[in-house]
Amino acid sequence: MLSDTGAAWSRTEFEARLREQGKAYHIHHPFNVMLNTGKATPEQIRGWVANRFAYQIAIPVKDAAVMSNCPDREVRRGWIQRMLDHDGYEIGGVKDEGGIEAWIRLGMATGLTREEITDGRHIIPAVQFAVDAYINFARQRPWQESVCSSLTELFAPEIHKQRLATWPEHYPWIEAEGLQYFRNRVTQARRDVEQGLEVTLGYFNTQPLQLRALDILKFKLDVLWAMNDAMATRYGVNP
Ligand SMILES: O=C(O)c1cc(C(=O)O)c2c(n1)C(=O)C(=O)c1cc(C(=O)O)[nH]c1-2
Repeated sequence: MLSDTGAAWSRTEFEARLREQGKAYHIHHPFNVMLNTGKATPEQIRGWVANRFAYQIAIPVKDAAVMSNCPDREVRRGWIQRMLDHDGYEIGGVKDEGGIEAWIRLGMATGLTREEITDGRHIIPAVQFAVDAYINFARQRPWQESVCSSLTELFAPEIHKQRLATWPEHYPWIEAEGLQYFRNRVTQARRDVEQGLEVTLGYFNTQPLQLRALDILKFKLDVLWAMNDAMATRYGVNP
């Protein structure tokens, strides 16, 4: 049971309050429901992938902003993994192409060319505005708030698993290797969440701060929701 007495919530209760916000996750947006129930046309899927590219390339820029505001070496040591996950790396002969490249491959598996993904020609202005709001938040706010804003990832493994479960059946025309991005993210997101929760549950330790954390998570949920609103307006939502 969640109580509301004005005192700080326990870590367990605070985490439950954060998780409760998942009801506003974009997994429930009509545009996403359409994508994951097999009702989207190839054009709508391509539109989504091409627009989400704006988010994909923003994530490591956002993470660099978090690091630039963070004086704690231990936190930075953990956080840098996120940039490697998305940008890829080649260290000591070990190479990983990274999530941005995996996303481009997803786009190519849906029939887009590399060029039309990376030059951003399909990106809707309102999607870019929403993405920029997230980057600007991370540039301007204390790093602990930015860490909290990443916690929409609490709900991300479910949406990736949903795609992996439904896309091959509904969209057999998408080459299967294209879905590798989603496979990678299921584990990466779980690890990110562990780190993000550790910081958030520790730092937001009075009720006013905990309420602030809920507001921050709401802001980030809104970023994702607004992106979907913009795509629904541009590409339509089929009944
Ligand atoms: O496909 C999705 O619905 C989705 C959502 C989110 C999210 O909840 O912010 C992320 C991702 N994917 C993702 O792949 C990812 O790497 C990621 C990083 C972050 C972040 O805020 O740092 N969110 C997300």
